[in-house]
Amino acid sequence: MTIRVFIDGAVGTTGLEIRDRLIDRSDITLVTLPDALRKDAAARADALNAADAVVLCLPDDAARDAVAMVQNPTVRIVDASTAHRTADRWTYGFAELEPGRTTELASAKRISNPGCYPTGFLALVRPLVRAGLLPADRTVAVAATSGYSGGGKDMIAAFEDPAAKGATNTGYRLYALGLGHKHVREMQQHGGLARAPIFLPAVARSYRGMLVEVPLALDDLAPGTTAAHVRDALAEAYDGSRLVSLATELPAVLDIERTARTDRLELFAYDDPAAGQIRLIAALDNLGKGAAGAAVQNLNLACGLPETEGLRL
Ligand SMILES: NC(=O)C1=CN([C@@H]2O[C@H](COP(=O)(O)OP(=O)(O)OC[C@H]3O[C@@H](n4cnc5c(N)ncnc54)[C@H](OP(=O)(O)O)[C@@H]3O)[C@@H](O)[C@H]2O)C=CC1
Ligand SMILES: CC(=O)N[C@@H](CCC(=O)OP(=O)(O)O)C(=O)O
Repeated sequence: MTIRVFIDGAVGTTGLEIRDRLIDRSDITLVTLPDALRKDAAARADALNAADAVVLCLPDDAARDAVAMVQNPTVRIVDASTAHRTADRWTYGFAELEPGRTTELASAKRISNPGCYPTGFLALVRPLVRAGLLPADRTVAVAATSGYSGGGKDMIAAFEDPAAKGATNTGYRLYALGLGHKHVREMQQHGGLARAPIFLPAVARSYRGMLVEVPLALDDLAPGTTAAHVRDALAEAYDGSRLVSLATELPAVLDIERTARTDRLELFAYDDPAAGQIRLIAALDNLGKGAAGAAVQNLNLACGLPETEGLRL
């Protein structure tokens, strides 16, 4: 027997990526709606309730509407949008983030897929907070650059089509300059931080890929903390993971495309012992572990399928 999976929003940027990872699988029957019906409320309600599992690849409001349409109590929902990432009664779908999370996901009916930037940030910061190396009351800065597919089809058009709304020739752009960004609350809550991180996002003229950086001064960490303690905490947190790893060799440069087209999340801990400074970096694909890869991983876990089936290792 196969698992029936409906992708709501299957022709969007994230939806297409998830479809690519599921289409050839023999353990899954993929359900999508024809173009004429993909926004039809009745057709969506039928598909949402007939599925074993649904993946929502929609803007936030449409994702909330879809959740409200689900009446069948057996349906598992993986929501790729921001709508439920800090909501009660939803399991945050970052399997590697906390001990026991994989087990929780296996019985979860409502799973919120993490944001792309929070995936990099939390992978670096959460193990340090949990180990008591980074005091929870610190204000942490996080600078990050995304490939332009991170903004969905409208941003892709703006970077690729001179006639599109907001068309741009830029190679690199800072945004969210007023500091508020929809990911800040998610980063604070799941990081276990008392204060909101200072988030400095940017977008580059590269289709996919992401680098997320967290600079730390040893002076700001728990007394006696060294770079070796930080590395040990990160290595231990992801020991045995097939998707998340701490690099044992530190390249001289890191390109934004480093893990593009994979679902891997690579972590790096550079340091300058003389200055007492650490530069933590996460490299991921915004459409991989930052979206579709994590969604498929969550789907696998929730449906009792092998965790990394269909993923790009
Ligand atoms: N792009 C990325 O890197 C990441 C995206 N996400 C999240 O995934 C979600 C989807 O993003 P993304 O794929 O980039 O966005 P896109 O804009 O590329 O795709 C969204 C899709 O949803 C469709 N849609 C909109 N409203 C409805 C509706 N009421 N009913 C059915 N379909 C609808 C759109 O159709 P139409 O174009 O016809 O309106 C479009 O096909 C967002 O919530 C985003 O935050 C998460 C992590 C990373
Ligand atoms: C480059 C770019 O614009 N990125 C988006 C974030 C990606 C996204 O919408 O995804 P999630 O919130 O679901 O992770 C932004 O900053 O709003």
